[in-house]
Amino acid sequence: MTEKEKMLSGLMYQAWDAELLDERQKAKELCYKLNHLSPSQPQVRKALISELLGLESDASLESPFNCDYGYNIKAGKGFYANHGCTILDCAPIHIGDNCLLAPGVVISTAVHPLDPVERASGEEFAKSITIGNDVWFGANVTVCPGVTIGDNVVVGAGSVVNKDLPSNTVCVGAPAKPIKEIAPKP
Ligand SMILES: CC(=O)SCCNC(=O)CCNC(=O)[C@H](O)C(C)(C)COP(=O)(O)OP(=O)(O)OC[C@H]1O[C@@H](n2cnc3c(N)ncnc32)[C@H](O)[C@@H]1OP(=O)(O)O
Repeated sequence: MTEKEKMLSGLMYQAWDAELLDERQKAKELCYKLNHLSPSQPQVRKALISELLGLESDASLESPFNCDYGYNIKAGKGFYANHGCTILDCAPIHIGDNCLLAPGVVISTAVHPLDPVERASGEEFAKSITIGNDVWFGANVTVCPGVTIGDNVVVGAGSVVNKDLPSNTVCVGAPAKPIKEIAPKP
């Protein structure tokens, strides 16, 4: 098994592996180009976003936007990320349709070992994240590895999502918890 295959399978892998370093370098080059584009170049932006995500996409990513690989961000229609979002996509991140990220949102699949010797060795692993349709993250929300968020969920500004969140809810806090229900989409 290659280090990439281990990473995508949720197994411990070596992050400084040459193939992974090369792929991160390519994603960083694309993010750099995206982050230095003039707002008057929407067609170039659209092409760069599709190249970064590895598929034809209608996603809008405001600058600065940063991610590790790009191809693991599997966003549905109408995905919008406001300024300053970071997505550490070492494992797949499934995002439904019509999801909005406010400025400063961090979504991270990456996990480092708690043991300091193991951590310093470069070994790490990643847990996939699933986000439903019609989800809105307020400013500076952090989504931790491995969580599943249902459909039609609003997460309040500054919240930390470290456990699954149910559909049709407003959730706030660190850790984020449901505080009220929202009517399901008709
Ligand atoms: C693409 C873009 O998104 S750009 C726009 C960026 N905008 C933002 O980031 C704004 C995000 N909005 C919020 O965080 C809002 O507070 C919302 C959406 C969660 C408010 O939801 P509402 O259902 O209107 O909640 P409401 O204001 O009635 O508050 C309900 C309770 O939750 C608390 N609360 C609301 N937001 C938060 C929060 N972010 N963190 C902690 N507690 C919160 C309130 O203090 C209140 O508590 P109380 O009952 O003890 O007084």
